[in-house]
Amino acid sequence: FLVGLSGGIASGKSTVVTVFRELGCAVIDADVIARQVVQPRFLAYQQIVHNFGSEILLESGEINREALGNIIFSHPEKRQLLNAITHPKIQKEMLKQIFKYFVLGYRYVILDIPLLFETNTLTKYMKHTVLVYSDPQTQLSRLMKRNGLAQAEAEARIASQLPLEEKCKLADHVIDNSGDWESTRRQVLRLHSQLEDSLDFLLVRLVAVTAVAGIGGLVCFLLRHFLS
Ligand SMILES: Nc1ncnc2c1ncn2[C@@H]1O[C@H](COP(=O)(O)OP(=O)(O)OP(=O)(O)O)[C@@H](O)[C@H]1O
Repeated sequence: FLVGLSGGIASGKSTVVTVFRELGCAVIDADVIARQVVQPRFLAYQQIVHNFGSEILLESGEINREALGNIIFSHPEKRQLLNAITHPKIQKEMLKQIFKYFVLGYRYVILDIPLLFETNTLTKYMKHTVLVYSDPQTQLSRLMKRNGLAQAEAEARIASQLPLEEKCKLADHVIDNSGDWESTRRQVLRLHSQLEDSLDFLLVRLVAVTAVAGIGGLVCFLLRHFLS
């Protein structure tokens, strides 16, 4: 099943994802895929250059994400156009990766999606949603330190997002990352064992395992029959 994970700027998503990865969990990072699909060898790249012009390119030929970000920030119709180009490709790649993990037998797959709770079209596909929270003061000081920002600038970045308190109300699970690393790690371990032990889709899983075993048995039987 799918587990959607999100948070706010500098709330600790990467920190939490690192722990999940150490535990051997399957994690798909929507941000990484969004960057991959606009690489020069992909169709989305050509469509973006065709629609936005070559002035959004860096000298290396790659897309200047900051320049593109500035354009769509002030032109909502261009944001829609960019989303129409990139979203289907991002979703297709995510589906491919989900399928891969499904075949490999992972019980659940974490989708790390920055705007999960803002774009609530995605939450309906998630069996569980997780919010990585940190209290406002901790979030502000960690953001200022990590990005070397002045207080006003950091506050403006936090204010441009849906408040973490609001997202908490929308999430099934909240990991409070306001404390030290160890406290966060303990919460991730607890959530992981809860998800591993869950009986979600038990029937579907049993049917899938039985079907795979049945097909395997049939193939063995046929091979033995024809080779003997
Ligand atoms: N429990 C913690 N104790 C101390 N520092 C922490 C803790 N969790 C995260 N940090 C630090 O806070 C900063 C933000 O954390 P992190 O990068 O994990 O957040 P994020 O939600 O992934 O951020 P963004 O989405 O903005 O990239 C980092 O510099 C990280 O080292």
